[in-house]
This record gives sequence, structure tokens and C-alpha cells, in this order.
Amino acid sequence: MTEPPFRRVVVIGAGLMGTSVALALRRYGVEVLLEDADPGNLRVAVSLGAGVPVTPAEALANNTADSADLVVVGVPPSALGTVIADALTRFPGAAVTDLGSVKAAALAGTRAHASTQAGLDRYVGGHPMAGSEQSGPLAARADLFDGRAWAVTPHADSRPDAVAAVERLARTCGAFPVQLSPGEHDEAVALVSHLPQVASTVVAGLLTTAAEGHLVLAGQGLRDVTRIAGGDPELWTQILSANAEPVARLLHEAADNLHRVAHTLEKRDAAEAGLADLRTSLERGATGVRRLPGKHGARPEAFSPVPVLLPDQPGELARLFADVGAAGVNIEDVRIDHSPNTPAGLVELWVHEDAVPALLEALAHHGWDVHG
Ligand SMILES: NC(=O)C1=CN([C@@H]2O[C@H](COP(=O)(O)OP(=O)(O)OC[C@H]3O[C@@H](n4cnc5c(N)ncnc54)[C@H](O)[C@@H]3O)[C@@H](O)[C@H]2O)C=CC1
Ligand SMILES: O=C(O)C(=O)Cc1ccc(O)cc1
Repeated sequence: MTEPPFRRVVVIGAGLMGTSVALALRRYGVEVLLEDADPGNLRVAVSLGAGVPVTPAEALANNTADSADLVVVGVPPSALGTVIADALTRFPGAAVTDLGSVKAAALAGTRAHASTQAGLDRYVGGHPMAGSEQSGPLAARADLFDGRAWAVTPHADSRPDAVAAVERLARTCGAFPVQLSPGEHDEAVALVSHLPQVASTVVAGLLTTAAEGHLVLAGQGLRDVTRIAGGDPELWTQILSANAEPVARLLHEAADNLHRVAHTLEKRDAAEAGLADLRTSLERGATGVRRLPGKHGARPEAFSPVPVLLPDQPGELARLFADVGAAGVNIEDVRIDHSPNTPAGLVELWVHEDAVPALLEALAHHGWDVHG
């Protein structure tokens, strides 16, 4: 049997993220010790098979301090500085990383709380770019990070072996590491994570006053745009306030763009030029979305959607996948639009452009209702 990638890893904070990391490591037989301030969360994480529970006192008594090679801190942003600094003291032989969404503030908090700056060279920030709008260990998944980016953010004094350990953690969890400075990371996530969160929240907020009868019309587009608005308000208050300046700058820019669109719509009778402005805004959005990388951070590929009507009966999705697989067509992505009160769902199979003719033929052969 091949050697596990780590001997022993301590995860502090066994919520959604910490427990997902622990479950991902357990797949490779890594020994995982779990700590959490909330005994209920700790119990759930242990019952899911994420690792062995320890209290800080037990960790010391068991000599864990000497034998852990890595400590992963998965606590909320406001607790990161104290918990990382404490871990550097308690585990003098280990590299220490965290999963926090904002990196400059985590580093500053660690510096402020560290009893000695000497151990700081074992700290390397980390941020898996995967998660969910849910929190707590019950929502954890071993495959949460598969194919996702994982930001690794060394500071000027980070040791190369600590950086290597964090990159190994990312790869072991199925992600691909992307190295950035803490400041560069915070600028990047302001755009790719924090601005979308606020935009989703603002749109979803408008739904609170909508008439019930109007909400029945909601389709997949609205659900796509508002899913992340369901995230924990306390967690997001901490994330956004820790990255306030870059996020506020982008929000002002987005607000200017929204004002321009609103203004154009109000003046639409005035001139064709107004419509041209509107078209330009819509085209800019379409151009932006095409810039998003595809699977594993690769250049976006030419995938096409093939919508199939799926009867709402047990086993239909499995039958559809089996028919597609038998035709030798690889499904790159799947979206399911299931409107309430309908006896069927719409499944969008995203496949390589070249595979579309073979897929259509196979679907017709097996009697599937291809939509549109
Ligand atoms: N939720 C998400 O989708 C993502 C979250 N993150 C980051 O991951 C970190 C954890 O977030 P989640 O797992 O979503 O939160 P969570 O609320 O599911 O888990 C946090 C856990 O930390 C524990 N905890 C709090 N203070 C502690 C302390 N002082 N010592 C030990 N345990 C403590 C809590 O009891 C809880 O079990 C945050 O820093 C967040 O910014 C990063 C990427 C995605
Ligand atoms: O649910 C999703 O799709 C997310 O994007 C979750 C998420 C939340 C916070 C992060 O710092 C990173 C990812």
C-alpha cells in the first residue's frame, strides 16, 4: 500500500469546511484528530467518520504536538487570528494553515496574537474555492473540493516546506493549488466571490416583498442567481467586513453600471442610442461570462446544452445517464430544472460540441423527449 500523504493532521473547527477536509483526508488513510469548541458539532463530525475527537489538553497529553505534520484551522473568520496563533504554539513541529475566505486579515490577526513571531514561518494561508450555502458538519462532503481551485497564500517569511505541505493538502483533497500573495488573493475573491454574494443577497432581498402568485413563476435563472444568498448571515458579515475595501470599491462600480442601465431604460423612447447602450451592457455581460474557466481551471471549452424532458419517476435519471454512456458520450455538466407542481423535470446535458449529433441520435433511439 502507498504511504498516506500525511502521518497525522489536526483539524480545528469541525464545521462544513473542516469536516469536509477531514473526510477527504480519511479517504487516503490519514490519521485525523478533530477539535471543536462546540461538542455537538464535534460529535457529528466524529460520527461521520471524519476523525478522532480530542480536547486541546488531550492533544498535548497524547504527544500530538510532536507528531502532527499539519494543522488545518476551519473556524469562522473572526476567530482565525487567535486559533492560528495558538496552534503555532501548541504544535511546534507542524505546518499550520487555515480555510478562511479572507487572507490578509487572517495573517494580520495571527501576527497580532502570536506569542513569538518566530513560529510564523510555519503558517501558510489557504482558501478552498468550494463550499456551500449550508454550514455545520452535517453538510460536509469528502468530494467537496474535487476539481476546484485552492488558493495557497504564503507570506514573505513562509517556509518552503510549509508551502509544499499546504499544496499537498489541496491536491490530496482533489483540488488544484493556486499560489497568490494574501493581498492579491483578497482582491481576486472580492470579484469572484464577495461581489457575487452581495449581488445575490440584494436580488433575493427583493423577493421578501413579492406576491406569492409572482414567486410561483420563478425558474432556474432566479434560483441560480439567488442560491448563495441562503448562506449564513453571520459568516458573511465576518467575511465581507474583513475584505471591506476591495468589496466596497467593486460595489460602487456595479452600482454605477446598474444606474446606467436603469437610466437607459427610463429614457428608451428618447433615442435609438439608448437601446445601443443597453445592448452594449448586455454584450459586456455575455463577454464576461465567456471568460470564466472551465473544469479544473482550464480554458473554457465549447460545450453545448442538450435539454431532455425527464418523467418524474424513480430511476429515470439513471436510465438517461446509462443511455448516454452506452452511446459513448461524456457528460461534462448537468443542470436539473425541476419546477414544483409539474410531473416532469428538464435536464440539461452539457456535452462537447462534437458529441451533440451522436447524443441526439442515441436519445431519439431510446425514445427520450429532446426539448427545443
Ligand atoms: N462556508 C463556505 O462555503 C466556505 C467557508 N470558508 C471559510 O471556512 C471557515 C469555516 O467556515 P464553515 O465551515 O462554513 O463554518 P461552520 O460554522 O460550518 O464551522 C465552523 C466551526 O468552527 C467551530 N469553532 C468556532 N470557533 C472555534 C474556536 N475558537 N475553536 C474551535 N472551534 C471553533 C464551530 O463550532 C464550528 O463547528 C471560515 O473561515 C470561512 O470563511 C471557505 C470557503 C467556503
Ligand atoms: O456555494 C458556493 O458556490 C460558494 O461559492 C461557497 C463559498 C463560500 C465562501 C467562500 O470563501 C468560498 C466559496
